[in-house]
Amino acid sequence: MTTDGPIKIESKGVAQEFLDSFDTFLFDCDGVLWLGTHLLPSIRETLELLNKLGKQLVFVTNNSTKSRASYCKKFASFGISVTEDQIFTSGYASAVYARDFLKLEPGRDKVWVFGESGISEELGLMGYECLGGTDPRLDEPFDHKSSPFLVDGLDPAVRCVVAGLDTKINYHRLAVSLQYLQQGEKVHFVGTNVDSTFPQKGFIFPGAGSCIASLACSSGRTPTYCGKPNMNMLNTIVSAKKLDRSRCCMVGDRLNTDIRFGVEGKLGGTLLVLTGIETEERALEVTQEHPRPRFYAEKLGDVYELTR
Ligand SMILES: C[C@H](OP(=O)(O)O)C(=O)O
Ligand SMILES: [Mg+2]
Repeated sequence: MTTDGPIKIESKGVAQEFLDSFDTFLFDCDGVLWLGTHLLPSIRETLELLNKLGKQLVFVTNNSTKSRASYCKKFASFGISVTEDQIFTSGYASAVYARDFLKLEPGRDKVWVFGESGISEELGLMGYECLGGTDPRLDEPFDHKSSPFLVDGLDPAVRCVVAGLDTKINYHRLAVSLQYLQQGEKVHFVGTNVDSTFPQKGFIFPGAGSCIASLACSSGRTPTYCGKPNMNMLNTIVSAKKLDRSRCCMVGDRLNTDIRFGVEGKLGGTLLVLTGIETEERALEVTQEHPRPRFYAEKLGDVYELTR
């Protein structure tokens, strides 16, 4: 098959060629497998087919709200059995960055979290004490004269702010996170992911990137983003799973994270599905803004439905 544009998977032949081209599939989650708690069509059947064909499955989500262990439970709630070592989240990637690149010392260095339990849990598993995050005192209306995070002064052991999607975002969380970011370069600024939006069934909501942008604007600082398309995240996955990049396919719903991740990571191929953020027009447009996918499909389940 010769074409220089993205190939749409809409026939048995192309679906079979797609399956035969790769040994490992890296799946984005939101917008590909599910929208919130809504499993997308034929996902269970597609993953079962790939398992039956002996393919290696890896799940790579920029959603930092849940830990890898919590994602195993989410998969199980859909009747899909996945082990923790198959899952990589932007919260986990941020914790790896804090440990291996920032070389923060557990027991000495603490982390202020702007985000949900998925970040604090992964950092906690590496031995880091986390402040902020889901602490219910942050749900209180903000008053700088009474905030427990300010009246006793900032914690001098905090060496990093990790910021991600926080669906309980409020002025209290933004104000205290900013105090830590105003401490200068001795407090690193890490963002889990750049996704500006977050797909739900029938809606598109603000994503982590939009939340983090507020802290970047008020602090005048630019975070290091650890999720897709950061190549450290892909390199961690490739070495952990001993992957042959040429036989890997990244499956995603967002061009500037998932498809860029696969193209810049020199994977064998990429598949964009149209069940999340992107449209067919965007998949086909030639622009400097984002790479084009090698394959695209209305939904991931088409790979199963066309070849059963
Ligand atoms: C949308 C993204 O999750 P992913 O699509 O990478 O699973 C996110 O939750 O910000
Ligand atoms: Mg997605």
